[in-house]
Amino acid sequence: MAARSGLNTSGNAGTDVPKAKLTKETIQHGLRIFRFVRPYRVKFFIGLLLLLLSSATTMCFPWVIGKLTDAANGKPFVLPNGFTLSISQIAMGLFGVILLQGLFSFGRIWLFTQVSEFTVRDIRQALYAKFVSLPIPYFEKNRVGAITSRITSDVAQIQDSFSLTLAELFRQVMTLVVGIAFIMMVSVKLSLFMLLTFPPIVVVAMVFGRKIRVLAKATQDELAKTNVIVEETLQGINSVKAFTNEQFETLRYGNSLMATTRAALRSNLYRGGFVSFVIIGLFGGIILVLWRAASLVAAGQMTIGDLTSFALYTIFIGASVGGLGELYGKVQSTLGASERILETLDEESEPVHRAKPAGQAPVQLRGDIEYENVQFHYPTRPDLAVLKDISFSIEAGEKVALVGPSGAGKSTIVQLLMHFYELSGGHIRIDGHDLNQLDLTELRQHIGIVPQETLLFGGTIRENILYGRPDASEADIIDAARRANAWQFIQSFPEGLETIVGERGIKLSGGQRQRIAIARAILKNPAILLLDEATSALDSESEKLVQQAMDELMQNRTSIIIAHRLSTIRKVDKILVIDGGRIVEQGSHEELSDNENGLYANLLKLQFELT
Ligand SMILES: Nc1ncnc2c1ncn2[C@@H]1O[C@H](COP(=O)(O)OP(=O)(O)OP(=O)(O)O)[C@@H](O)[C@H]1O
Repeated sequence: MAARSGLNTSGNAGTDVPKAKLTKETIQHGLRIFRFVRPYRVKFFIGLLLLLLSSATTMCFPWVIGKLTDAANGKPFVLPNGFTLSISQIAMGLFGVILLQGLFSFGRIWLFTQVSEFTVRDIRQALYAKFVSLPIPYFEKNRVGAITSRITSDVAQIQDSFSLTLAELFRQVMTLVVGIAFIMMVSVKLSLFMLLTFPPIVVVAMVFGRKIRVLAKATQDELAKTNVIVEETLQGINSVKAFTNEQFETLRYGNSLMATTRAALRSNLYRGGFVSFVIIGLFGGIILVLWRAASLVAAGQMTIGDLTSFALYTIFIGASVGGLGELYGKVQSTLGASERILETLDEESEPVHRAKPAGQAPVQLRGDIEYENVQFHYPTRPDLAVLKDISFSIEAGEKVALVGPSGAGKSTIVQLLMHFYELSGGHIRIDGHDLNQLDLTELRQHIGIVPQETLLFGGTIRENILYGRPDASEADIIDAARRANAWQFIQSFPEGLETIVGERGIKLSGGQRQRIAIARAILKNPAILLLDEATSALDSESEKLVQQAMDELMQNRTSIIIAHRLSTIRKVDKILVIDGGRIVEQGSHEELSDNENGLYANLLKLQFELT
């Protein structure tokens, strides 16, 4: 009857979703999610109508059965027009009611499922589009797990509501209202008696229900902890084995599992108690009412048929009261979920693809770069000034290297050029345009990056190279791969460009991954290039191939290189030495190495000693 929801340890999606308190505000707020239903409103309202009809037929059922019982007891059913129905005719009527109920239910389920599937697709699509358009700081302030749960469990919660909860809620409320109206019609005295016995039982049941929800939440929390252990250790399985901590981790997992089991058993103890309470309380109530009703029948104040209808309605009402308690929790979860989804959708996106005044051609960047008194702190760490005062300029086609100790701010300088963050002070200009005036999409289209660690997407090598320019031709791909010194190893795979890489495919070496990243950048053909050298050393053969590829890529482009291996930067036009968020030295390799007390000369010495 009540408490059907799983309080087990299956870790159902949605059970860990926090709930919203039911207030006028949260309801109003949460209902805004219905804007996603608007395109399917015709289906939705027909579904609602069918639900109404199927609920109505359900409610007719006890009434017709009462009439049938009376007919069996020699009290025939007379229609308002004086026509008397036989037992067979009443039974046929009953059958008709059931047939209709079946048809209505089918239609309702089919329509509601369509509405919920399409709505959920639209919500997921909107959320995803929103996620990818949010600025980088959003992803630093929110954990990825929390973000993805928007699109998984929160949406699943909404789907559940559209396909089931809403219909259930509607049906239960209708059962309650119509049921009470019907029993009032049958016998006011008996109804009042029933209504006096029921509410106290319901109140106790709700308190009980709340306690169970708290315990269920505790079980979910414990389960989540065990999952963390599994995830952490499997992700870091190399460390687990290297430290020979298999036993230790198994024990840790065992202890955590034990805690989960204990919590689950405790919540299920209450759940069992709840079920038996509902059985004893609710059915006890029904017996009480029946006892009273039987007395009325014996006294000739009520027919057997009315008694039958009354008993059935009472059971219906009891069930709907129990069901409503459970639905209350679901409605809360749904409102909570829809509020979080709407909040995410209300986040401000990056200003990409700003509409241009008609007739204005896209900006073609040459690649002059100017940083003027740039100051910056990350939004997540407002008290740490990462860049204090950075000023430099690069002419189109020049190559500049950033060097300096770890944490000096080199990557930050480069990230700011992509406008991933807003500056705290100063200006960055490209070809004289302030970064704030450039459309983000246009700006980033002109910048190519080769990161320290290349992330290859799960898919083929071809797809990974095409990421640089999705409409490139076969010849362009091969040309880019050749110039990136990647063609040789790609060809050595039996499947060539179709070789699957990434999590489920073959594992490429660091140098190979870098050359794919270079091929990508060559394909993109940007005016400005940002290269972040890998810190991990490659073997000398691979190093040579990567270096050649980088040289090829840098030709005729403004390039900023974050250099970790100083051997690679002799060829650059200018070196900026960064320390503590400032440029402490600048000049050519020769000039800087001559300054014996300088940071550059020291870094050089250090590296020389290391190698
Ligand atoms: N996303 C971020 N959020 C907050 N702080 C950050 C972030 N990225 C870097 N920092 C901090 O900013 C400072 C500069 O980091 P940055 O990565 O720019 O240094 P770097 O010179 O590139 O170092 P490395 O050579 O080790 O890569 C560091 O103190 C770092 O902790």
